[in-house]
Amino acid sequence: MKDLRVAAVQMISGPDVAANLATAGRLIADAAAQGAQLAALPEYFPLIGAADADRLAARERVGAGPIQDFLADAARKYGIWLVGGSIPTHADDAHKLRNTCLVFDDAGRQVARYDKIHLFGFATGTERYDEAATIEAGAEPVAFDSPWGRIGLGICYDLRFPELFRALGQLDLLVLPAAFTETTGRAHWELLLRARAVENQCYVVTSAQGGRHPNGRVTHGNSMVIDPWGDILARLDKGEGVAVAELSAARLAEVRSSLPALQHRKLKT
Ligand SMILES: O=C(O)CCC(=O)C(=O)O
Repeated sequence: MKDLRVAAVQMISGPDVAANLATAGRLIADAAAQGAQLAALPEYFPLIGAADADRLAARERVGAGPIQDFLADAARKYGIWLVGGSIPTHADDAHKLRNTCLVFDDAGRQVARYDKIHLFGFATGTERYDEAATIEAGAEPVAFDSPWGRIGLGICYDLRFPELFRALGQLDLLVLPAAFTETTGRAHWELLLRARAVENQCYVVTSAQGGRHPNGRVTHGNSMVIDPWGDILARLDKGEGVAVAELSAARLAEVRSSLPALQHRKLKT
């Protein structure tokens, strides 16, 4: 790995795609002004609307579309690698969407695509989420090479499934766009993020939605940058903003050599 300055972008997206893209653009500019070489946007950054139909209407085909143009242009304009949160893309099932994370390099070229594999389901007396009703699950774990090292991708609920990240082999950085609920986030978010960093001995950057959205949903925020020892290097609470931190190659090497747990694995499934 090489040293890398990263930015986790936090938003409170609403139903207006143009307004959300304008906010994302402003925050990416802020990240670049703070020297970030890679920035990550939150899950659903272009749109958190009132109805599922809104997301279906905003679907794009991977390779072309106004949200993808925005991401490619911003990456080029600021000379920054962009993990583009997630956007709604077309699925095999015409009535569903894929929740897709696209990554653009600093020349605006798409270099990776990950479709969220684990679909969130949660029901209590007061809250209900059933992503499988409208989202088609992806099937492929995804990691890609960057000038700074190997980067793995996951989206939100994927955080709960450690085998997804183990399937990616040795990662230097895991980037996880999210829109975690306030209820489950308060209980599990930091615990799970730090566990993924420690058990995979890699950096974790998570870019989340954080606040009360116009549709009434409340997301947990707490975008973070975490080091391979589990220490939190940068963190936001609620609200829009950018958390910037420096990822040190020397620190990563130190953690892996002092505690070579990945080399001590016995059950390699
Ligand atoms: O895993 C959780 O508790 C929250 C997941 C979530 O909100 C999502 O995947 O959108």
